Amino acid sequence: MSAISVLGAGAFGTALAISLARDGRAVTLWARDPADMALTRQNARRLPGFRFPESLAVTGDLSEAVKAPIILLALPLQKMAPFLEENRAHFTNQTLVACSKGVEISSGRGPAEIIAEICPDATPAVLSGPSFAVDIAAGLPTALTIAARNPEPLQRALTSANIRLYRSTDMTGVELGGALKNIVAIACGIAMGAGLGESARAALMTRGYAEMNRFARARGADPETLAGLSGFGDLALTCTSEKSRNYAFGLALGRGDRINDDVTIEGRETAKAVSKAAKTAGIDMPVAEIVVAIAEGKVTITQAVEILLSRPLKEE
Ligand SMILES: NC(=O)C1=CN([C@@H]2O[C@H](COP(=O)(O)OP(=O)(O)OC[C@H]3O[C@@H](n4cnc5c(N)ncnc54)[C@H](O)[C@@H]3O)[C@@H](O)[C@H]2O)C=CC1
Ligand SMILES: O=C(CO)COP(=O)(O)O
Repeated sequence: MSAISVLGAGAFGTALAISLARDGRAVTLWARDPADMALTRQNARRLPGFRFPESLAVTGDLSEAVKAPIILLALPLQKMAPFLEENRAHFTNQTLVACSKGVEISSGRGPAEIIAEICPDATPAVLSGPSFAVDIAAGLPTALTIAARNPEPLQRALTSANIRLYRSTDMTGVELGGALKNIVAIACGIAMGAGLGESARAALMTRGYAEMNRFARARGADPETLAGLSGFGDLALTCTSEKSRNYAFGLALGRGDRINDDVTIEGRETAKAVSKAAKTAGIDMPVAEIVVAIAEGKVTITQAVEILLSRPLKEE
């Protein structure tokens, strides 16, 4: 039995499994369709070019994978609740570590709340921060935050040779930092794609960060958490790198290019979820609202700039 299992063999789940197993730990990676990976010992579809270490086992048998006491959930956020509901019987007293970055459209829930509601006997935790899957798989140094009610044992269990973990007890702040930065990354991509310039991007990052804080604080997060890796750190990474799928999606929107629908772009759904929840709670979220309006084709980029610049003047 492995001490750690990763459920979801996308780019991120695979990269985490590789990094943890490289230290010699027994890790199980569960995938819906494991045959090719088990044979070739790499994930040719989502993370090509990185060979699996020997101590990484691949399985399609969920009942085997859930025997591990620590389980990393690396599915797209909108898929997490249906997956847990369908397999509820498998999740008893394990620690379930959410690695997904998003807010659920149908309910406004983040991953820790989804886990707590669907699997009440499991212990929820959240892993988030600036890290591209390819960087982790390549063995490059990264620093992330692990949040849980009692994060110290997890911090020790999940630190690897190239993943340095900081701990926090603020699960809401850590999960919202990772979810909300994706919306701002899309906005920055749009600005750069449309040729609005780097000054506009800096303005969007800063005002986007202010609205991330407003939303997270209203949900009980500590603003200091947002200033950490899962917040400021991830914002800095994904608003400036074309390796970010959210930023690249924004770039394509800004340039008027075709959108690739086979790619996971968490910020698109999260922007909808957050705009809806913010309206209900009376929280001002102009960047999230404009991202939704542009992505749905309801306003042009010229109109979006006019809307943002003509807002009432206010104190910073
Ligand atoms: N790729 C990255 O660099 C990073 C990704 N993340 C987060 O990790 C999460 C997953 O992203 P990626 O791995 O990059 O996505 P991905 O698009 O590479 O893979 C998603 C995987 O989920 C699987 N999947 C989808 N629905 C499923 C279901 N119902 N049951 C079982 N498996 C299912 C797909 O088969 C696919 O393998 C996202 O929330 C993302 O924000 C976080 C940090 C870095
Ligand atoms: O969250 C990430 C890096 O920390 C990955 O960003 P994308 O989902 O935009 O590729």
